[in-house]
Amino acid sequence: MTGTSCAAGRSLVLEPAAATRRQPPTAARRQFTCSQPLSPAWQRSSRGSTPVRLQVLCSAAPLQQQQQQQQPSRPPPVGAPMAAAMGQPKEPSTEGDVLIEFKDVWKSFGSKSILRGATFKVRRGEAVGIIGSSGTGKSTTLRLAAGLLQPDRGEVLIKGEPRRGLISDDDTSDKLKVGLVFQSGALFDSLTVGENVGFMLYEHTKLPVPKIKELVAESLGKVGLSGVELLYPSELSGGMKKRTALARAIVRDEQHDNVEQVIMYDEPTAGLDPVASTVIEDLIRDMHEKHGEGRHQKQQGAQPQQVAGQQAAGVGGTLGGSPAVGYGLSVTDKQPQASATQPLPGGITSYVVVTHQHSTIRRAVDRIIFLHEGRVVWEGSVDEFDTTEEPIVRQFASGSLQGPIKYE
Ligand SMILES: Nc1ncnc2c1ncn2[C@@H]1O[C@H](COP(=O)(O)OP(=O)(O)OP(=O)(O)O)[C@@H](O)[C@H]1O
Repeated sequence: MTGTSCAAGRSLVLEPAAATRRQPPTAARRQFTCSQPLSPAWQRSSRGSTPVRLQVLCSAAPLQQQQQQQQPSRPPPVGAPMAAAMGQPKEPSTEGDVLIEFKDVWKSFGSKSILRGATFKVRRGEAVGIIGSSGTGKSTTLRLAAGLLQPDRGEVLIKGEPRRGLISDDDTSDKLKVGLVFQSGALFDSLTVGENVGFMLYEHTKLPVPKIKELVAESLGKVGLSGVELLYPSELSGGMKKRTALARAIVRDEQHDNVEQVIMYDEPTAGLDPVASTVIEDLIRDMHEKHGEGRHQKQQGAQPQQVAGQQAAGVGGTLGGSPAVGYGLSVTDKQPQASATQPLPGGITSYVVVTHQHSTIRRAVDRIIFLHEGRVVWEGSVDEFDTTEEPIVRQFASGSLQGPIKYE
């Protein structure tokens, strides 16, 4: 991922003094820094009187219905996109309401054309992987979906409604929250784990500090990191940082508990060893089961039956099932759901993972979207990914130097 802002989610305008006003004591004494450089667009001096504008939190980003901005004219097509020659990728057979839709989305940075007509849908209940060669616009796609960028042309539809602007402090829509977990985690180095995870709650709610701490502990418990609130990011392993970022993305904001959520993970397992990767992959899957598709409540008279992962939802618990050695986390095997249940509102009902890792594709993804030269050139299930004769997919899967994917 290149050129990222510090984090995604609600944007905040933090003046140095204001930034500390509603923080817990330790945060109040510390200057905000970020483990990831801010993009120039958001960067301002944290000294002096200029407000520091940060996109904070890799977290649930509320949709905004802002004034439609004038869009620049369509950029000229650069080169001959592969997709044109390949025809349109087939529509996924998955049923379900469309939560996020890209319709002929174009995005350039300066003279560099990155997305060139990207079109795809993410439906309720889906676990989608976006793959493709480096620099083809995968992270840009996530940032567009999360509202950190605007398309030059085309539409990003959220539950059928166009996203009209960048995320701002105006919280006008409670239809769908789109959370983004950056590759680096984008944790604030100068804040503790607890302060990082609870940052949004400290900044955007009037919840009392003890309540926020309770919610933070709950969230950390869900990712198998109970009791690390007082550590700093520099004291965490790479896998723990990623889990902390995940805890921050899923921390409960009780005011929006019923709002449906899609989480987008940008290379969540990059740089991790195979076992740590498995932990993250299963966690991503388990969060979905437990906080979205698996969220069911018993109807009257139903037989008591545990819903997948439900036992792990308590504060400070591990995720039940067999332990994942050395990582303090275990993941629940999927169980059949009670027949006499009805869905609970809210929760993580879909997720999207950008990844280069085969293990992540196999373990955390059901449907793959293949992006090449800024367009979707192939879509299919993980099984179809293994069997398709599509040359670009076969080259990607095998890592061969021969084929349509060229590196300069
Ligand atoms: N904010 C930005 N300003 C200028 N150029 C950018 C910006 N963000 C991305 N780019 C350009 O867009 C290209 C695509 O970036 P993006 O991160 O979306 O690719 P990617 O497919 O995720 O790549 P990778 O797999 O290597 O992470 C990059 O090569 C970069 O040059």
